[in-house]
Amino acid sequence: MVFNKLKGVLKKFVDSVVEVAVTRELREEDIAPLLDELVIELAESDVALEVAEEIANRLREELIGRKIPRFSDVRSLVVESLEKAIVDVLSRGYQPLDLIAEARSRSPGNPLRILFFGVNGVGKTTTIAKFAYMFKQNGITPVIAAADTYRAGAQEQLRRHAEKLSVPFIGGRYGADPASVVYDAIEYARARGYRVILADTAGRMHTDRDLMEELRKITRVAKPDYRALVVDALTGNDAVEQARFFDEAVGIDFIILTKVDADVKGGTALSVAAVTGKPILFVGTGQKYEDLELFDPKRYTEKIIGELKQKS
Ligand SMILES: Nc1nc2c(ncn2[C@@H]2O[C@H](COP(=O)(O)OP(=O)(O)OP(=O)(O)O)[C@@H](O)[C@H]2O)c(=O)[nH]1
Repeated sequence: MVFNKLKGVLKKFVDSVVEVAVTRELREEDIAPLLDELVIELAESDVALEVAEEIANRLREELIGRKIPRFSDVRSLVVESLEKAIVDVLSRGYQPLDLIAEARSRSPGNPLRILFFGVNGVGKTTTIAKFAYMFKQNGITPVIAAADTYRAGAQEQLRRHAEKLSVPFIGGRYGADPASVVYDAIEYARARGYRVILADTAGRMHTDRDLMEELRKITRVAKPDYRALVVDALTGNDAVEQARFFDEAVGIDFIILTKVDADVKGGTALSVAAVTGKPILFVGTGQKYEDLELFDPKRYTEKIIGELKQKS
């Protein structure tokens, strides 16, 4: 089940605090060991260590020394403190963005350009198709550009999505200059009045120096409005490392976190948001075109601790 590990860790923490709160005061000697344990277990749930420690520190400040008034509920107090800490972590760098409104406001000669970055296998191709679907659902037909010219498979996969979605597709010969593919797509969109370009980029080994150069070149040529990074919720701290790499290479504007529907651990969103300071704006929640949701820190927190609130 989704986020089960993280949910279990947080539930155990709340239950343990309630158990030690018999004196109606949250004493340091009782709470400190629980916080230490919480840090370790959060780390095992894909929460980066520094983020786990930050959450524990926030709880320490909120809880230790706290006297519980006679009729108030310890459980609610702890759950509320947790909620605040998680919302804060997920909100770091967060700014909602209305891509549909932005695309609509564009003049046809000046299409909105979104470049997608990410390591192979994270769900980048599927995500681009989901974006195309989202724009189409809102009456805007985008152009898809496949600039990963060294992988025939990647081009073919995108071409098939473009066909299914009835959107124009611009690809390149095998090994063609990826930047020139994006350039062609921009020219194509300009000439025919399309308002949005969704461009794929190569994602082989994220430690590859040549790749960094290639991505920088594409970015210089395309002058994107947004540089979107796709990361996979199932990869935990690797997702954080990838975000660091791509941010250094090209600068990242926002992040799309995929496969949250299959994420048992649950901590990657917290790590990525807090460590990189880049906003997660979308989450992938399945394999179908409609399985793309706007990310909202409060709603995401609710997914994590909603059940704890019900019990309080
Ligand atoms: N459950 C789930 N699966 C997803 C999601 N996004 C993508 N996938 C699946 O992840 C797998 C990889 O997705 P692709 O879109 O091919 O990934 P890619 O990053 O383009 O990978 P390469 O083509 O290898 O570069 C596919 O089986 C997708 O259906 C998601 O949000 N949830």
